[in-house]
Amino acid sequence: MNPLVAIRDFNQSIWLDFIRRKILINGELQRRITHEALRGVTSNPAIFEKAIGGSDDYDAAIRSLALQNKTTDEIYTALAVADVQHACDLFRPLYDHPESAGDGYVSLEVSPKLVNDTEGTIEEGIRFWQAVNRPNVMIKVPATLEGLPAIRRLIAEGINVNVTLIFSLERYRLVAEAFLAGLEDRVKAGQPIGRIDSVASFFLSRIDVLLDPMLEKIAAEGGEKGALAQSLIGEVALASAKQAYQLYKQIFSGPRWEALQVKGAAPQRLLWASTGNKNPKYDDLKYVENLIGPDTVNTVPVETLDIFRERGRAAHRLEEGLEKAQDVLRRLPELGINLEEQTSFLEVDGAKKFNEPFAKLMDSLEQKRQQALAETVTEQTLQLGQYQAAVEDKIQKLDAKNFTAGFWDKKADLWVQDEAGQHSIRSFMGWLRVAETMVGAVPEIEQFVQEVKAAGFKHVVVMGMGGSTMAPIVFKSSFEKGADGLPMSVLDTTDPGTVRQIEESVPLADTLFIVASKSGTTAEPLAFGDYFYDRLKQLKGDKAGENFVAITDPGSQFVTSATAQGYRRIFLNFSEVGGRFSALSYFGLVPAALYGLNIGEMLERAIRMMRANGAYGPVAHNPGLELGVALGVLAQQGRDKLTLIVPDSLSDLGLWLEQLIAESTGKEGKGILPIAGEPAREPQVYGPDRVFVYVGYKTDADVDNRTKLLALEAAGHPTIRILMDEPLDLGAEFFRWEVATAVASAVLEINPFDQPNVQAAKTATDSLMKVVQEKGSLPAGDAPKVTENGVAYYTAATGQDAAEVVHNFFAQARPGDFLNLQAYLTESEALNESLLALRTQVQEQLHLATTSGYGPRFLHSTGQYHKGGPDKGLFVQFTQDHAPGVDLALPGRSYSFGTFKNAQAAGDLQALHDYNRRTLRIHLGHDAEQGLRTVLTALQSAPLKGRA
Ligand SMILES: O=C(CO)[C@@H](O)[C@H](O)[C@H](O)[C@H](O)COP(=O)(O)O
Ligand SMILES: O=C[C@H](O)COP(=O)(O)O
Repeated sequence: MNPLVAIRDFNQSIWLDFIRRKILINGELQRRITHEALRGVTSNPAIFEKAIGGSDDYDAAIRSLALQNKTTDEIYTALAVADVQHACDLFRPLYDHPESAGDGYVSLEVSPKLVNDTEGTIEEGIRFWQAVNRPNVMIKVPATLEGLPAIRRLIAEGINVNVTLIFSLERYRLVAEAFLAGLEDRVKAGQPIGRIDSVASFFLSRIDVLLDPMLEKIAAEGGEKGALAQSLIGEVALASAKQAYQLYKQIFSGPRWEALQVKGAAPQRLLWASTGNKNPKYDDLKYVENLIGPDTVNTVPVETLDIFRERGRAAHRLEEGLEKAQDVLRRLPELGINLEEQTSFLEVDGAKKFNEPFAKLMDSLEQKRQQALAETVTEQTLQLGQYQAAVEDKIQKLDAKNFTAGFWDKKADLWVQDEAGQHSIRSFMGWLRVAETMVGAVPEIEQFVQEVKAAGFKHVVVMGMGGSTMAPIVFKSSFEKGADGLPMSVLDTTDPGTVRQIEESVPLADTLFIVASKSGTTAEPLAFGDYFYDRLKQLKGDKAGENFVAITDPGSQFVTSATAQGYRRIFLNFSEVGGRFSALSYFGLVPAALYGLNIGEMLERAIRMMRANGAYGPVAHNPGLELGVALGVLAQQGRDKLTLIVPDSLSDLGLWLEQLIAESTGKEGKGILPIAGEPAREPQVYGPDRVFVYVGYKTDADVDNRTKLLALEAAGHPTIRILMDEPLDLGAEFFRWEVATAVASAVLEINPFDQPNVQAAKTATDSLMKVVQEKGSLPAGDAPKVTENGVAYYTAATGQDAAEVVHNFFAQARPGDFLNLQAYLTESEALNESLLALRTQVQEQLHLATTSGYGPRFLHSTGQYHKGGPDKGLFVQFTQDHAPGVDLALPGRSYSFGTFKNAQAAGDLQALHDYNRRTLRIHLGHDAEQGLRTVLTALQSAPLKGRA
């Protein structure tokens, strides 16, 4: 049997004298609890110095805390408390187990600076107890004379105490007395004393380290004293421990103790500390094997624990050789050694041994703090040309009403004047501080990632719509997968071809499916979840839930269903963080961490940006505010097409920005239209409705794009440049753009956090799905205007053939309009190329801005702007047939993914008609790629002519 497990037969508990974030996250501590019968953890200032000062594990958290204006002391406390809480949670099942009385504890020591300060110790002890907020934490207090009253007081307060730095029997007696008196104080005050646990930490190896050289010196002098000294070398520590144990038995018996015991008190157990051997002449297990005895604890360093596991022998040895032990202590004075004096020295030295590393740790934290504050954020350069004056004028007006402070203060009248709108604004501004909140969740997420990998998962599929999956899409295409990360796919379409592709490309049984839905009611993610859950049920039966994770808001009905289906984990997000503002919450960070990204670092950069956008100072000094005002004013001046130019490596950033900006600003007939995916061109193909934003990297020359940008600037177009150092800076960009979007919305006087017109498409889709459920299929729609080469054209525009219909449709285009291609198709490279060719034709010939999106993804993104924004859109919707071998049935429902998608397309078309938008639906038949080529030919048959 593993000796660590065998030791339990002798009723001794082994605790670990070590803590570090890494072992909490990588599963090592959990493994030791589960397989090595580990029953507690002790920490001390030296241990934290090693953990925090001696590794870079905590650096991202330190910088984040520094950026939150925390002092060095606060940073230390935050880090230590977080680790202790995490460890407490790992021990909680043990602590709660009825047979584990006294165990499952994690100790946190008060500052070593308080070693001679009774009141300071009490105050900090209570503060730590409250901060950790776990019943299984023990507050460590030194057994100095000043510490004794603090011990009594903390016990009387009902706080578990680990009394540290005990070296002598006399002091041990006083420690036990303080404990008993504390319990008695509670009894007098009529308070319960059950489950208040305490240990008295007797330090051992240090006694021999101090006394052995003295004894060796005397031994070297020879004679009778020399012989006696020789016989005492290496014996004093063990003798002290054995005597202490006899004292313990006396103290915790007899009438005084029994009176407390009947009221539920548990004895203050002796804990052997400083049990790592320091003398190479001794066996490494000297302070472990010799001290095994009932109702004791031994806290051992990692190395000693591992040696004991390999070759330790568990036996009750604590009460062997008691006479010899007495003799050792009795005869020391004969050698002129006063043990009382020596242990007093050890106490002072012990305090020093904690103070020095603590001071070193504080110095290194201070340095890291200063460094963090000195670092700056990615700059933005605004070249606004003729619009500069209007933007400055607006900035002045906003400064006059103290906009910066009001923004952080959620003064909703800065946006809208109606009460309901103001209420919605106030309740959706949680994103402003979510990065700070998430810093505390990083260890939890990282531990989850380790768990997932340890369970053998090989792939992750994130499933959801809009804001719930946009950030993972950006991560996947903007970052290389992290070295330790898992490959990731994102499913955000009901297109059966795409669902099938994903299903066929992943190892199903070893794939973790994340169903991400803030509301928990969105039809698409629920369908994805049902579909893959059914697949996994076929493979794993009742264990299917192991492969599923939910990210949703507290209280959503999805929490109930995910719980019932046995989901592996449910991450509860924050109701005050809206979907498109959720990149830096669990929605973005859980997938990012699984993909192997450094989420701590990403948050730190976000927090740095948050500071740069702080609540003080003029708008012009605040990058997000300044950007937002510029975008809002430009839109009001007709420059309402925010055209994004990015290097290939950032191509999907456009999807995220599209959703954020279009869904936030596109309402009440106003809005900023983000244009993503249009390759940069020469100035003459653009109308005067553009503002160009370049987001790239300092080190990527990206010559073609940047040269074009210069030409656009020279031609009088407003331009904005943001040059990042590396992809992790996206953490900061998320925040910058969220602020800018909220501020632009204030300039436009709209509520950025609602999406009133998205519902129109949903409602129309729902009615169509009702028909499907009642009649088995979608209602037959209108007849096409023309059908040519298997492609059918539906529109109000007239024409005898495809070319004429298409040309007449585009003849409705006015300057300042935009084209939107809506592809309810299975995404492919070939389709992307044809869609781009179509956009390019329209842009070149009509100088229109062009956008394109796959359906139903864009319904949760630009769909809001299409219906709620200005009536400037020409909408071309592409649909296709779903061959029986491609379409997929939805388990437990009477319809397939294909029918659902068709209903979404038809529903949105209906909504666009209801808003009197100009539409052309083109049904491409079975072969979408071929069908789209036919459309291109029709388009190219003659030059397009719009209205003047
Ligand atoms: O918590 C405790 C005792 O309660 C321990 O962490 C205790 O501080 C350590 O065992 C000692 O500081 C280690 O001492 P040493 O091995 O460096 O002599
Ligand atoms: O942008 C959000 C999408 O509409 C999805 O919403 P959800 O996260 O509530 O499912």
